[in-house]
Amino acid sequence: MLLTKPLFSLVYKSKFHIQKMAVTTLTTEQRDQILKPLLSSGWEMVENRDAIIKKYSFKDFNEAFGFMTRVALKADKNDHHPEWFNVYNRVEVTLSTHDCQGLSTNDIELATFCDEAAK
Ligand SMILES: C[C@H](O)[C@H](O)[C@H]1CNC2=NC(N)=NC(=O)C2=N1
Repeated sequence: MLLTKPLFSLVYKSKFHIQKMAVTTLTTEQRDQILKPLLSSGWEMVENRDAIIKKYSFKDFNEAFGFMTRVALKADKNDHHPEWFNVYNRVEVTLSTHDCQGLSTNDIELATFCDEAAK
């Protein structure tokens, strides 16, 4: 349920008005339930920041860029964008939600997608 929640919940106010609900940082309970599994599968907390990072290594640049392309399309669709760094076959992905200056369910969803896209 949590993982399929969109970046912002769109609430119809009227035919012509869509309200964007503010995104919030993960609760203690969510950190225990949905962040912990990622931290046991290669994602790490960034030092001095409520953000996560994972360092992927691929066979070559083609594989790395294929991964980045899949993640880019998902990020565009979700309006949730990674901070990332690529050299040849390596891609480092940092996720955090700028709108709430910390980790939100949007980061959990994109991190889960990244792991699928890297397979
Ligand atoms: C205006 C636009 O919807 C926002 O700036 C979006 C775009 N992409 C984003 N990406 C990330 N990682 N965090 C955000 O808060 C964010 N906000």
